[in-house]
Amino acid sequence: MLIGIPKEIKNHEYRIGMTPAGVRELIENGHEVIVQRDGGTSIGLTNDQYEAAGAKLIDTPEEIFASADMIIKVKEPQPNECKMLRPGQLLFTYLHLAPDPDPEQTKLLVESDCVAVAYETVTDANRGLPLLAPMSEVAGRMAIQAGAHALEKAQGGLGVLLGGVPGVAPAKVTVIGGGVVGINAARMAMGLGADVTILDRSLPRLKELDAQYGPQLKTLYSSAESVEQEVINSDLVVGAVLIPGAAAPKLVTRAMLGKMKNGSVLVDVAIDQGGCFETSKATTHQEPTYEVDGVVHYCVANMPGGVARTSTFALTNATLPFALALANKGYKKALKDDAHLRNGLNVHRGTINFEAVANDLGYEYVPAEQAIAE
Ligand SMILES: NC(=O)C1=CN([C@@H]2O[C@H](COP(=O)(O)OP(=O)(O)OC[C@H]3O[C@@H](n4cnc5c(N)ncnc54)[C@H](O)[C@@H]3O)[C@@H](O)[C@H]2O)C=CC1
Ligand SMILES: CC(=O)C(=O)O
Ligand SMILES: [Mg+2]
Repeated sequence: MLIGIPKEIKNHEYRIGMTPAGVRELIENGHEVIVQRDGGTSIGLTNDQYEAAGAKLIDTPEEIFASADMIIKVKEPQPNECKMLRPGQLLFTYLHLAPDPDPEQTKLLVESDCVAVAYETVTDANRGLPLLAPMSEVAGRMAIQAGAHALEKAQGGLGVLLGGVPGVAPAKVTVIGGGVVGINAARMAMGLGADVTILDRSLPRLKELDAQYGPQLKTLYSSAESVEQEVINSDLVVGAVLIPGAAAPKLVTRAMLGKMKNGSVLVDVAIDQGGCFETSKATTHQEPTYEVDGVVHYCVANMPGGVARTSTFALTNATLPFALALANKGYKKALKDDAHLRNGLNVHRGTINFEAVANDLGYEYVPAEQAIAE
């Protein structure tokens, strides 16, 4: 199969769909890979590295879309990328057609007659989302790095070092939500020596975290009362809740901010689902923080983009086995053999195969099994 990897064109997107090591695996499995020249240069993945891995460098996205059997990307195709997709061409990338509907992209994908498998709806045996998890791991870990920076005096923070020093107590860090983001944040905070509490409303999850991390990690059942008590006594609060398919609940209210120390910090990772603090509004890497009632807010909606090199490696590690299955078997057999990969099928030859997208945007829903049956 001829596999094409174009340079990402979304504003400030520096990741690329595959590392040189991933490209080499595809080639060792008998495929040809074409990569857009300078697609990874800005994150230190050089043209020479791609060529050494066996890829052929191509100057324009037009040439890649015109010839590849499968396109591997990172972000949802932008309108002029959608227009380059060809009938039957396989697209493997984040699409995000639900839960926040994207009628324009959906229409263009349907019109293109392509076959689009979305990273974010591929599932695993533990009811997880294995191609979303690496970005949650990145964001969770980064939340502590960002929070620690924001706590510095020059950034508007209280001037607190997370780990303290001998003779000075560590900072108090509260993480609301104990899923992938939450535990990665908690691990980083514990690693820096902070005093860490994690809240979740799933008792099985709290039991799991308690068993894994022991007394160094305090666990608390999440309620309005426990959230308020923890938040008002914290130096750093990380919002990491998710209710699948719904907007994040506003767990930290504006009234609570007045009871927090001036210069304490809120990092709302859940901002991409609307945020779990009442006072959150999305920010960018260029201007990541703002202040409300003396409390510093960090609400960057695309945190993994800030560490695009690490994120590219993490994404390739997760997508490569699925990309290999699609390329080695052809998409129909790969999707028939693996129900979890099949859950990734969103658009097939003009039909919508993800129920929430069909319902949200008024398309007929054609289940994936039916779409790939013949
Ligand atoms: N800003 C960014 O760049 C990024 C944001 N995210 C977002 O981070 C959020 C968390 O993602 P994951 O950790 O992967 O989800 P997850 O599903 O692994 O974990 C969410 C956790 O929240 C818990 N939860 C739900 N309601 C709660 C409540 N009222 N109180 C306490 N806990 C509650 C759930 O029980 C679950 O354990 C999502 O909104 C996700 O979209 C993820 C990656 C990057
Ligand atoms: C999850 C996603 O859309 C991203 O990492 O960009
Ligand atoms: Mg205050």
